[in-house]
Amino acid sequence: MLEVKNVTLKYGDFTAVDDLSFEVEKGEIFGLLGTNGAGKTTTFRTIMGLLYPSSGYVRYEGDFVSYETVDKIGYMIEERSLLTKLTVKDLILYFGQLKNVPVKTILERLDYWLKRFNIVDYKMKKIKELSKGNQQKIQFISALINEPSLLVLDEPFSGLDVINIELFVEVIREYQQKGCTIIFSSHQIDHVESFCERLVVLEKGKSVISGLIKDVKNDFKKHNIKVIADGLDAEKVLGIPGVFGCTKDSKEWTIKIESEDVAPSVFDYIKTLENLRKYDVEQASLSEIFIAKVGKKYEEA
Ligand SMILES: Nc1ncnc2c1ncn2[C@@H]1O[C@H](COP(=O)(O)OP(=O)(O)OP(=O)(O)O)[C@@H](O)[C@H]1O
Repeated sequence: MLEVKNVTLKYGDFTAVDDLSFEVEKGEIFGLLGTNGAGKTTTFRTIMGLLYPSSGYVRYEGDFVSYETVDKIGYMIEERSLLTKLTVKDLILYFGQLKNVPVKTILERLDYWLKRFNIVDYKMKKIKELSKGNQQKIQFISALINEPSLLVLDEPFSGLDVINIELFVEVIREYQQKGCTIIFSSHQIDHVESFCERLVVLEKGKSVISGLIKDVKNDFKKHNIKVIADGLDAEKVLGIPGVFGCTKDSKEWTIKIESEDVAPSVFDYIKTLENLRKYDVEQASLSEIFIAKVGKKYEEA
């Protein structure tokens, strides 16, 4: 288990992470979300033992992070910090040996991952010659080279096309099934929603939403009604008490309501429309909850 307990991290007088606590169970994929500058990378660096909290602590499997625990961790950082003049092979050898993996094992694992990520031909290429997406694959391989039991992934999908996102997702799921503890950040809330059971949302270093995604969604009262029908009059819908939005996206209307209790009065109007093909009351998406709570367009951050 990874335990982050009352962690406060300061850069000089500036508090980047403020009294943050959460736990990630073995075999869990946990999401860390936040707008730009919210403190995600700082939290990850603290988990890795690269930064020391001014108060609080981080423990992994009961131990404070040390050189020994670092051997068990795979870390994929957001910035392109790869040593760009090295070849892929030399870079992975460097990272693998830092984590005390024998050379023969590193090379075997490297061949496996290059094949898996469809980049066998890049083994002797310099990092700087690779595209952004392929550099991301090398970052991922460097995180996996020690077969970690804790994976810390800062924006793992950034710069990847959908096919490669799927490839990464497959590998992350495999690691989860092997019992690996995984924490990751993403600006794409959809990834977090489909991947994680629990999350923390940071805003200016503080946790503003935390817990099971299912509970976060259940606690959020606002709902959406999806309607496909002819002749819907948005003005009329907006006149129904408890309705605060009514927009059309190609054929489908989205009616935003303050709570599920408003749905029957909306339906009283909708059932009078011609050619009604769809009427669904849905929970708000995690992205909508984020925007409502943090007050910013998260996915544009
Ligand atoms: N070395 C540093 N010295 C001073 N301030 C820093 C340093 N690193 C980060 N910060 C500040 O700490 C805050 C948190 O930064 P951090 O990189 O952790 O955010 P983030 O959530 O990862 O952001 P992003 O999504 O943009 O990557 C920001 O306000 C940032 O400017």
